[in-house]
Formats: sequence, C-alpha cells, structure tokens
Amino acid sequence: MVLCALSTQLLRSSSCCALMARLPTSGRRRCCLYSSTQGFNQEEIRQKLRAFPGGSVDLLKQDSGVAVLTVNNPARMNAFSGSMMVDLEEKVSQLENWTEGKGLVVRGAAETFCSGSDLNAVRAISSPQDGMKMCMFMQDALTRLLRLPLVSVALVEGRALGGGAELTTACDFRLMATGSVIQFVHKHMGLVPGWGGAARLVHIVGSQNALKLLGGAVKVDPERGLDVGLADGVLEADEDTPGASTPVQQAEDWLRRYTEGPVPVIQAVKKVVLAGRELPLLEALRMEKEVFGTVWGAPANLQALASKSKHK
Ligand SMILES: CC[C@H](C(=O)O)C(=O)SCCNC(=O)CCNC(=O)[C@H](O)C(C)(C)COP(=O)(O)OP(=O)(O)OC[C@H]1O[C@@H](n2cnc3c(N)ncnc32)[C@H](O)[C@@H]1OP(=O)(O)O
Repeated sequence: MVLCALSTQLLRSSSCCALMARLPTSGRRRCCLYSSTQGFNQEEIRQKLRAFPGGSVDLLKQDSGVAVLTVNNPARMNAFSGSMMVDLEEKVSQLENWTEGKGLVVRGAAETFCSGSDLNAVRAISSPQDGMKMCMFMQDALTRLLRLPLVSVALVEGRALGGGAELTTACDFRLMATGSVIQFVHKHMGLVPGWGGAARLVHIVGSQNALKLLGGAVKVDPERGLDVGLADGVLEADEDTPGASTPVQQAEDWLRRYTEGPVPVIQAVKKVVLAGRELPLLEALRMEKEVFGTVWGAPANLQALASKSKHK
C-alpha cells in the first residue's frame, strides 16, 4: 500500500524527507519517491538531463528567512531545459538544509512564470523510458519542494503553462498578477501532467474542478483562479506610482503574515499541516505529537509564557 509506505517513510524520523528535517535526528538521508528497482537512478538521470543545457534556476536566500527561487530562461519563456531540471533539484536540496528558512517565493524571470518543459528537450527525450525518467526526476524534485518546512508561494506573472502550471501546484499558495494565466496545456500535447501536477491539483481545487482544468485545458485567469481556489490572491500592477513595490516585494509582503515568528515555530506549523495533508489520521496525529514535542518548552514557548505571566 503506497500510502502505508509513505506514512512509514514520513514517520521514520531518522532517515526521511525534508518533512522531518528539523526533528531531533541522528542524521538524515534524503529519501526519494522512487527507487532504483523502479528504474530511478538519480545520478544517471542528472547526467542525461545535463545534455540539454540552457537557462538556470537561481536561488536567493535572504536574512529575513524568505528565499526567492527564479526560473530563468527568458529566451524560452522560462521553459525548463534539462540542465534547469537538475538546477531545480539542487536548489531544493539547498533549501532542505537551510536551517533559518521560513518562506519561499517561486517566480519566473522577465515577468512571465514558466512555459513547461523545453519542447526541444522534450523532442529529444521522446523514448518512453527517458520520458519516465524525466517524469520521476521532476516528481521527486517538486514533491520535495512542496514538503519543504517553509511556507511557499508561486508568484504567477504572464503565463504558467504545462509543467509551469504544475510547478505552481508544488507551492503552498499561488498569487496571480493581473493578466496572468495558468493553463494545464497537456491535453493539447496529447499528454497528462507528469510532474505530479494532477495529484496536487485535485488536492487544491477538488476532483471536479481538476477534471475541468485538465480536460478542458482551461486558461485560468486571476478571477477564475480565485473562483476555483487555484489562486490565493491577485497582485494588482502598479507601474504608475514611482517607487511602488515590485511584484516580488508584493509577494514577500503577502507571505509575511504567514512567516512572521520564530523559525522553529514556522517550520513546525508547515510540518504539522503537511502531516495532516499527506498522512492517514493516526499517523498524522503521531507526527503532530512528534512536532509538538520539538516546540513545547522550547525558547519561543518559554519566552511567550514569561511575557504572558507579566499580563496580570
Ligand atoms: C510534464 C510537462 C510537459 C512535458 O514535459 O511533457 C510540458 O510542460 S510540455 C510543454 C508545455 N508548454 C507549452 O506547450 C508551451 C509552448 N509555448 C507556447 O505555447 C508559446 O511559446 C507561449 C504561449 C508560451 C508564448 O507565446 P508567444 O507567442 O508570446 O511567444 P513565442 O511563442 O514566440 O515564444 C517566445 C520564444 O520562446 C520559445 N518557447 C516558448 N515556450 C517554449 C517551450 N515550452 N519550449 C521551448 N521553447 C519555448 C518559443 O519557441 C520562442 O522562441 P523563438 O526562438 O523566438 O521562436
């Protein structure tokens, strides 16, 4: 039973994914969704993907505890080349080990989000075996992205198409700029999502709306995004006001309400929500107990109690 395996995996705190990253562990081996028995040899796939160069995925970790991840391939509407897929996984690993992290903004360069896989690479990776390997590689990277103990938001400007739409679902929230579009164009490619976007979309908007967005390859604008629950907010452009905040600054301002507080507490909040979302109830309760144990009596808790006692 995959779910049982998953819950066991998540709960085994000694060697588990980022979800358990900050629990007291003797050492942590990052685990993958797939194993070599399923044809998943991550280093072999990395080598194959590196053969398709172009663009980059850039990471800016800030003292505020909020990082900015930028999909950067503007000449290709920020399409993912093979080397960018490797970049992404490496940046997720860096974030899994960022002990001071609380939040993450995922964006695209040049005022557009991402137009999915680089079609030139896709044409070259056309064998079923290689397609599966790319699929498993990106499913692993995006699952780990969503499981980071950080509160994440996708800042969608311009277009998020295909794999780019799937990338938005690997964030906790989505903010859409005026005029932006999220579109699962896979049907037009004779495909379905392969980076985990379908499974996550059902969790976000429900199966009925997911069927409509996928089956209809619907162009989701900010209004429709709010309506179906795919968008959590809309950023209004403000080019006329000199010195107005940039879309990234607006996204960081929006995120601040959910990341303000001590790092261990914010990370614990994300972990207990992840457990509730991914695990059966009993395992989720056990995970919640584990995480609760890391914050009960910890400095932030003791400081809060001390300040409360002065309120007599
Ligand atoms: C599981 C994920 C799934 C998979 O891997 O199977 C995928 O994601 S498949 C890819 C799905 N994405 C698409 O089908 C989008 C393809 N692109 C477009 O529809 C358009 O380019 C669009 C709507 C993004 C922008 O159109 P616009 O007219 O404004 O600009 P251009 O089309 O001229 O694009 C500018 C420039 O970018 C190149 N480009 C855009 N998207 C891609 C892409 N996905 N792969 C490679 N190159 C892309 C486009 O060819 C233009 O280059 P140029 O050299 O100027 O012709």
